[in-house]
Amino acid sequence: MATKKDVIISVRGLKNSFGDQIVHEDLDLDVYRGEIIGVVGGSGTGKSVLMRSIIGLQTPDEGEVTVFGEPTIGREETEATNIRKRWGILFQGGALFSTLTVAENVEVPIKEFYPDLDPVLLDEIASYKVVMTGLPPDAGPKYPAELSGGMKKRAGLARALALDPELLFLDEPTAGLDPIGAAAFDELTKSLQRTMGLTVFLITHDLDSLYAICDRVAVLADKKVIAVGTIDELIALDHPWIEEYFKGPRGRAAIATKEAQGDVLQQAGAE
Ligand SMILES: Nc1ncnc2c1ncn2[C@@H]1O[C@H](COP(=O)(O)OP(=O)(O)OP(=O)(O)O)[C@@H](O)[C@H]1O
Repeated sequence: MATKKDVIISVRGLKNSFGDQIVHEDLDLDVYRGEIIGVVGGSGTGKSVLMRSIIGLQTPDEGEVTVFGEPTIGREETEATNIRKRWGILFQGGALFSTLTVAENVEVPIKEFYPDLDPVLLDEIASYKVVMTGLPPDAGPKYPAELSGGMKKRAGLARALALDPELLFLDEPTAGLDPIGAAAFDELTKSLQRTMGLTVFLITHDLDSLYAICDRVAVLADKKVIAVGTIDELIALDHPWIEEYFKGPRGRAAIATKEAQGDVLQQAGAE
């Protein structure tokens, strides 16, 4: 018997516009606890605006958004703080503070929510988060400018995980990484989801990520989420954009990569 899924993010009737430009209209989306949901759509379809609406950084014209069952729009600061504590965000490009070290960046959200925390404990938590994201321990005292692109993403992820969130927002985390770096970041995301029981809202253009780690994919087009499901379910829908996206040359390459990875795993299991 199918169990009822626990909805962690619910968006209903969302409308966002900038001047005459309507970005979203009547957009609905549910995200379930524990899943990695990929959010895809052409450039400018409003993926980042959707994320900003969910986390309360963008006040929509219309609609309702709840996270953990609590509305996020128009909340008092103290109420919003209690919700914000429970999620972590990796913005596009990492958005690290360039004048702070990696460890100090990780400490920013901890200090914001727990200003009286013992500095020794603060340092310990930051060091732990740095190592947890696969960075070497000596990355903590480094400044963002001293890091590679992949390391910056990991540092941004360490900061997003600073408060042990239940929900993680990732806005194009593998953009700008080479395929090996991107695959390693995907693996890290998946393993964190498993070990921490995270729910992950992943905006991406990276088809390899969708195939490798997403449980479901939501497709933004025509100002709405036009479909949401597993990749196989989406392909079966026979929608021209979805068809082109998943069955075009990049989609076929992503399938080939996934099959090759499956072969390697099978061989490893047989040995
Ligand atoms: N603060 C803003 N003021 C005016 N227009 C905005 C603002 N933020 C976003 N937009 C517009 O809203 C639309 C959707 O932007 P958004 O960044 O969400 O797209 P996206 O799907 O994330 O795109 P991409 O894949 O290129 O990152 C774009 O046309 C953008 O120019």
